[in-house]
Amino acid sequence: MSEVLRISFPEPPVREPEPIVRLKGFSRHFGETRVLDDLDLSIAPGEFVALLGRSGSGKTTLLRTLAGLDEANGASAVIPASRATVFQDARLLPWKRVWQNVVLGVTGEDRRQRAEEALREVGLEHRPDAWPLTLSGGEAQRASLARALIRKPELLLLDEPFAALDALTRIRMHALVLSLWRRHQPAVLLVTHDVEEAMALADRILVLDAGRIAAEERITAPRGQRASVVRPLRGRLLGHLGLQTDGGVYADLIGRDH
Ligand SMILES: Nc1ncnc2c1ncn2[C@@H]1O[C@H](COP(=O)(O)OP(=O)(O)OP(=O)(O)O)[C@@H](O)[C@H]1O
Repeated sequence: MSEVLRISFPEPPVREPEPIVRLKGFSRHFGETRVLDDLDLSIAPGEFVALLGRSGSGKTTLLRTLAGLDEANGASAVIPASRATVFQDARLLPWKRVWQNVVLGVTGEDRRQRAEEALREVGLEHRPDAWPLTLSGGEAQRASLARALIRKPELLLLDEPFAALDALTRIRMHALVLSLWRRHQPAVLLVTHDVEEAMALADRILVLDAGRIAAEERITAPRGQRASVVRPLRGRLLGHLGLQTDGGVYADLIGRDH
């Protein structure tokens, strides 16, 4: 009987994409105060990550490092050069018109046209010539998003960009950020205090505590179908943040007796 020659080819290894952000053993102190302590963080290209943490836990310090505003004096840091930041306050120059703010630092004769395209993407195409002080809070944040997007960043850093907005505007901005993220696919790091916002937007939620990433939650459910995972996840996240809940109410803060 002739022998059957079986040749098996090994499965090609599934390659994880190289992270776009990688901090390893990263520390930052101010005088005696150690704010970030031997922190490890990596973010994949196109990933949407939310960063939660109590007030003073170092979220802004970490984001400023990634934004290049603070020196990355860690053991090893990979941060893409192509990045842009949106802050809680829109930080538009009041003496420049909206479109001029959007193309600040951008060169080329087609600046105005590019600004108009970016403003169209954020739903502000009707106000390119407005002065920033005449914009509502939501409009100012749209302009700030347009200014970030025009740079086509590989990494978009969002430092509580919706915190100062009313609840309805915030929901509209969530939808806008998600549609821009889907279209342009930057990696996003969103710093927020808002557990609901993190759960609605992110693929992965990190909790910063005592200078390190103390907890990590991955959400695989599609954004439109998260209702069933939200309740237990919310409880876990509040637990990571040091808050006990009782049926969704903050038992630790309001007491259990009344
Ligand atoms: N330039 C600085 N000099 C001294 N201490 C600083 C400096 N910047 C930040 N800190 C301290 O580092 C700690 C972390 O601050 P950071 O602003 O990163 O916290 P956070 O998590 O963003 O807080 P919040 O949620 O309240 O904005 C705080 O105790 C803060 O006082």
